[in-house]
Amino acid sequence: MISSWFVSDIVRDPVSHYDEHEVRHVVQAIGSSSIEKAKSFVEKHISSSETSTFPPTLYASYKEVYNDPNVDIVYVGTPHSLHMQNTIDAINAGKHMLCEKPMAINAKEAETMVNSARDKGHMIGEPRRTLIDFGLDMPFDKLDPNSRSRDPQLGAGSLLDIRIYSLIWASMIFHSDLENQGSALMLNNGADEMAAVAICTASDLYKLDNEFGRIEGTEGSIIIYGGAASKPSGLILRRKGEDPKTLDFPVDGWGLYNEADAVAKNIRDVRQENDITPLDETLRIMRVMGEVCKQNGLKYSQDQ
Ligand SMILES: NC(=O)C1=CN([C@@H]2O[C@H](COP(=O)(O)OP(=O)(O)OC[C@H]3O[C@@H](n4cnc5c(N)ncnc54)[C@H](OP(=O)(O)O)[C@@H]3O)[C@@H](O)[C@H]2O)C=CC1
Ligand SMILES: O=C1OC[C@@H](O)[C@H](O)[C@H]1O
Repeated sequence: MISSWFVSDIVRDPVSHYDEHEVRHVVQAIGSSSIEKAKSFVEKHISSSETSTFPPTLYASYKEVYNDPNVDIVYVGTPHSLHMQNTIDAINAGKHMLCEKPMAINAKEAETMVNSARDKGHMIGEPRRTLIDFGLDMPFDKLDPNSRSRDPQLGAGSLLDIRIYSLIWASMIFHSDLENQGSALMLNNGADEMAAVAICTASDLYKLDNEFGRIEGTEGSIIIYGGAASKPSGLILRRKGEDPKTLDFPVDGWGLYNEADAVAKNIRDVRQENDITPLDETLRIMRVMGEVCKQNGLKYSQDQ
């Protein structure tokens, strides 16, 4: 799913969003489980005017993408349990990396990835455009048990899938107070359908229309609305004693070009990691999520 949003976003003219003149992205190659799937992916998600100028090379394996000398950077949009392997394989083949959230299943895997990226001098990023109570309307009983959103073997559960967003927001606001919070997970067949960490909650069970997030403070509250935690498009700001204010930030496409633009500039400027979301911050969030799992007896096979 997300890879289709990503490619359709990055082939948009960068000038159309934020008047971005500094970068231009080309989808040089697609790696998939089959050529047929790769072909249909390109047909559906990249315009023919783009493919006639820059036809992507299609591969029936990910490895061939890593070994393609025309590829500068690899984007990983696979289920959580594959992020570490895919990333390390690409780094070993000499590629820059942009890996989907969560970077890995646990902090140990994420550390291995970061060490590998730092050793090889390559940059590794984790796309997170949004950064305390987040909800989705994806009750487990309605999901395909084999999907990556439901199967613990693929890293399913609200902690890794959306808790990460609320932790990032919480981290931005309460930086030093994030560790050592009390937490609770509501487990359903080996994965957490709801996750609460003292200062923030996230749930796969409830979401009110297009409002997915709420931050409460002493002086008021902020409601965050939009398609999902990954695509916020506005805020309702309520200050004590004042009328609510709505601030709209419409997003062109899916907004995924932001991370693509950021990594392109990092590569151009020979920066190994992003200033706004440094790797140590990603590792910190992974460790906090690991602590929540430990407090609640949630173990992925990768934790054994
Ligand atoms: N930032 C954001 O806005 C969002 C981020 N995400 C993140 O993106 C990542 C991918 O999510 P999503 O796109 O929903 O994933 P999907 O379930 O749609 O899987 C993506 C692709 O992974 C490949 N794949 C490789 N191995 C497996 C396997 N064992 N089971 C299923 N698929 C496999 C398949 O491609 P193929 O057969 O072609 O190789 C599949 O089409 C996750 O990390 C998720 O958290 C998801 C949604 C939004
Ligand atoms: O924003 C999102 O919404 C749906 C989730 O499954 C996804 O992984 C997440 O990033």
